[in-house]
Amino acid sequence: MSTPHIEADPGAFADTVLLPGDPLRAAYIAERFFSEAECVNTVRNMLGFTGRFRGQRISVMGTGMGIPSCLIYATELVQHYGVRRLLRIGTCGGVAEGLALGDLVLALGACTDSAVNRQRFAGLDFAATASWPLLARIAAEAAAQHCRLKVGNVFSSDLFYATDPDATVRMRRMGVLAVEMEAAGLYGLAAERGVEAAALLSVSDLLPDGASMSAEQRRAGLDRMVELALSAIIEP
Ligand SMILES: O=P(O)(O)O[C@H]1O[C@H](CO)[C@@H](O)[C@H]1O
Ligand SMILES: O=c1cc[nH]c(=O)[nH]1
Repeated sequence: MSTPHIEADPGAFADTVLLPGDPLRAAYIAERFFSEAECVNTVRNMLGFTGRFRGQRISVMGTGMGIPSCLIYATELVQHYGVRRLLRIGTCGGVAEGLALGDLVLALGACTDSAVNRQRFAGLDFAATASWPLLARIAAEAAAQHCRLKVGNVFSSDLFYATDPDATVRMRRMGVLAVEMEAAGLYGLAAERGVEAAALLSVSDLLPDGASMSAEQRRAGLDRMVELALSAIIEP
């Protein structure tokens, strides 16, 4: 079986797929955290892997950057491979006061300047929210691990290089914690298809122009987020 963007056998993906933007982060996660890891997709170098974590089957696959790319992969995973749980593990720009590099943000909701959810919802405003069971598991696991986690709104932007100089101030005023580029689209898709989705993010830079992680740190320096995601999704 194959889709336009995934060449993998039926059943090649686990029920739950971790979705980093960077396919090299997917490879790093499979190598570092999975046993019996097998590469299941290489089309366009959007690497996907299935393996086991603490004995339970789990997959990880890159999505590329931005809602359109992410939704191509997420839609095909749900529609053709029967995936039921989509957990984005990404990086974000910290907006809220007090956030530091490496802090973890769990996207309860996602505002956006993208039109994708309006297209799904007859032009109306859709409240793009994470799935409660998945969100609750991650929050509970963070508490059990004494891991600092901020839960709240993020902004999924179409523009990495924002053009509005007031954007950060406005977002801060509205309680937005951080900016990234996929969660709102993922949440809209999950709602429409009746599957679970959440986005767990590591702060990789501080907006508007504070400190930032290197590309290498963004590939491999996010272990705390990955460990939290993995331990939250496996069954006890
Ligand atoms: O680190 P990832 O998961 O790619 O996430 C963030 O990084 C990319 C921008 O550099 C966008 O995809 C954004 O959402
Ligand atoms: O989308 C993103 C991701 C990380 N940092 C940002 O500023 N934006």
